[in-house]
Amino acid sequence: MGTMTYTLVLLRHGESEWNAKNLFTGWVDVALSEKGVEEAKRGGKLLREAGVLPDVVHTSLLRRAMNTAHLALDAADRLWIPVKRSWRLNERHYGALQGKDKAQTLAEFGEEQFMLWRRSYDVPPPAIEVGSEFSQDADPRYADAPQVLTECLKDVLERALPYWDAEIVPDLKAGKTVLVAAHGNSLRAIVKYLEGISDDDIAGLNIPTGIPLVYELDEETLKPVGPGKYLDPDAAAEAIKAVANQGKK
Ligand SMILES: O=C(O)[C@@H](CO)OP(=O)(O)O
Repeated sequence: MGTMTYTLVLLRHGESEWNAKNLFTGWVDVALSEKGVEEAKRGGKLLREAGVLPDVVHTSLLRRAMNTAHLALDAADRLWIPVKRSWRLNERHYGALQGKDKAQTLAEFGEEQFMLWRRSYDVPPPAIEVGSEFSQDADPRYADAPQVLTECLKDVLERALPYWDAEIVPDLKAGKTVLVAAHGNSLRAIVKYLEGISDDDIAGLNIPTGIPLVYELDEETLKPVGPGKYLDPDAAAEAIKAVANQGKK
């Protein structure tokens, strides 16, 4: 009884050009850096070596996640699996902070406000101005989505959950190994939901780029039977510290 589990793999995209420059990114569609490309390939190699072979991949509409999925699956020799994409897996929209330097923002607004914007559950940054350089209001890829001008993590969870229920759960229940290739904050929302992390404690959770995080989910509850496991735990621990301290250098 209860011994059957489903396998879910969460993968944050490799380092992006704007991660490298320390800029708030959100829905701005920046490319992977060279290092990010290597991280994505290595993520796929880790999957192959661990024998964790995805049957289907769900990604966002942002090239850093789509390309990470592609590179990782190529390295794992699983490039042929079906791909499903949705804006609901996008990074958290960072509102008026999109395109801003993290260190400058910290210096200008102070650490408390900076950390509220980055990691609180329910405080969104100010809305981005429609028509401004880093706004997506006219982007055709979001024609079928409601207009989004800023989001807190709670907003991300609320728009990701319908996708989880409608698209990811059926794949899990069909016995497929599911890869979700997404973003720091959209994956934080999913991990909060799966692990039942409190609104306060989620502030302390950071996800490293390019290292697969593997969960075994109970077949009845679809909740994890144990903690998620990074396929390279040492590299993950180092990278988590770096994400937590971003802007503070
Ligand atoms: O800029 C962003 O979109 C995110 C992820 O890179 O940053 P943070 O970790 O500060 O939420």
